[in-house]
Amino acid sequence: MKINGQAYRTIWLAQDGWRVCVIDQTRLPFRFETLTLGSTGQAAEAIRSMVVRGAPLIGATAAYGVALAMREDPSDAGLEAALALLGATRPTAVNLHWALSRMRARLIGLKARSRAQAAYAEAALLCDEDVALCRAIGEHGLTVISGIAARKPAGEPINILTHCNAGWLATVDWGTALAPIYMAHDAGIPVHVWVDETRPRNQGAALTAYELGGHGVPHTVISDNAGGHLMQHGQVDMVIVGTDRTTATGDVANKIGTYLKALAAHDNGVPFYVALPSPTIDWSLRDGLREIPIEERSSREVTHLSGLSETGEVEQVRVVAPGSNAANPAFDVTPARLVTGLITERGIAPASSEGLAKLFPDLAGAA
Ligand SMILES: CSC[C@H]1O[C@H](OP(=O)(O)O)[C@H](O)[C@@H]1O
Repeated sequence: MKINGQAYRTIWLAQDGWRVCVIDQTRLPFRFETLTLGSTGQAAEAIRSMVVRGAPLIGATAAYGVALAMREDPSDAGLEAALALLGATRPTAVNLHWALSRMRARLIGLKARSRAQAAYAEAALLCDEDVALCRAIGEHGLTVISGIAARKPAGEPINILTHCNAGWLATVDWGTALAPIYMAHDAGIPVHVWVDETRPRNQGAALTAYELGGHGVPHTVISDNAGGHLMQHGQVDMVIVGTDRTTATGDVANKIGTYLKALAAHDNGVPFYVALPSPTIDWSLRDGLREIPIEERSSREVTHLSGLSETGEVEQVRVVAPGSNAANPAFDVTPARLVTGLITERGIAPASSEGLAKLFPDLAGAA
């Protein structure tokens, strides 16, 4: 996507051809800064600290983390150590483990001297594929928005609610949940986005709002608790969110608070869609609530907020009573029964094992 007229992906090779550049998303929206990763450890820390985040981008960064490792130590031991280090960074997004498994399969049978070049090529291919998958999600999701537009008076905006950030900043480009919105906007369909601020890290207020503003998409940031009220008053035509791991039966793990939005949507007859590329499907799982690992992050993300001071400095302030404990489960699981449809690169599937197996017989059958 473009930032101030310049096209960016979220991850790219440095001029030296081996270090890896990423946008430091912890600094957005007030500072646009990039980081250059020169080691597996730096790649792992970028994932852990959420310099890079979003399931597909986590996978892409891990893939390049393996490539950096193969420059350092292309032995079997070096490969396994890199996979273990990167695999331990964050537990919920299955794209991380999918990417690491793909890199291992590509490299394990090669001679050590061939591994670095092959790893960089595979990481680059994985990134290019992600762009194509997300573009296709946008095209399929556009049919949903167009269908809603056809049922509304001409010119009236389609009001879409989204949670957290599942835009191009969460992927290599295009995004998942936001890809259909970008395509609808670019096609001249009037869309307006209700942007959940998404406590505690405020990825909606900081990243989704930044993205939509940069693309000229009309949007309004709302508190996480406002969505149900807007749905009750007919101000939401559809909800679309991303996911970090979706089971073979259509249960959806996504940023904390997604489940509550799905409940409100179900109660108000608002269609609730989840946009995802197939690497985000965990074909080995059938019960998301019991089987998907939910990341517990630092309580400091709840007790403190980061923002721009009156003097233009980015500062952190405490927003919780001193001495109070805080809990910070980073994701929740929305059961398939609350999901209207799964928007994938191959089309829109009902949130069910039959629906997913029909779209992905090759993947469902291989599990
Ligand atoms: C396209 S994946 C987006 C997904 O990832 C976010 O989690 P995090 O920012 O913690 O990596 C959030 O759940 C988004 O929906």
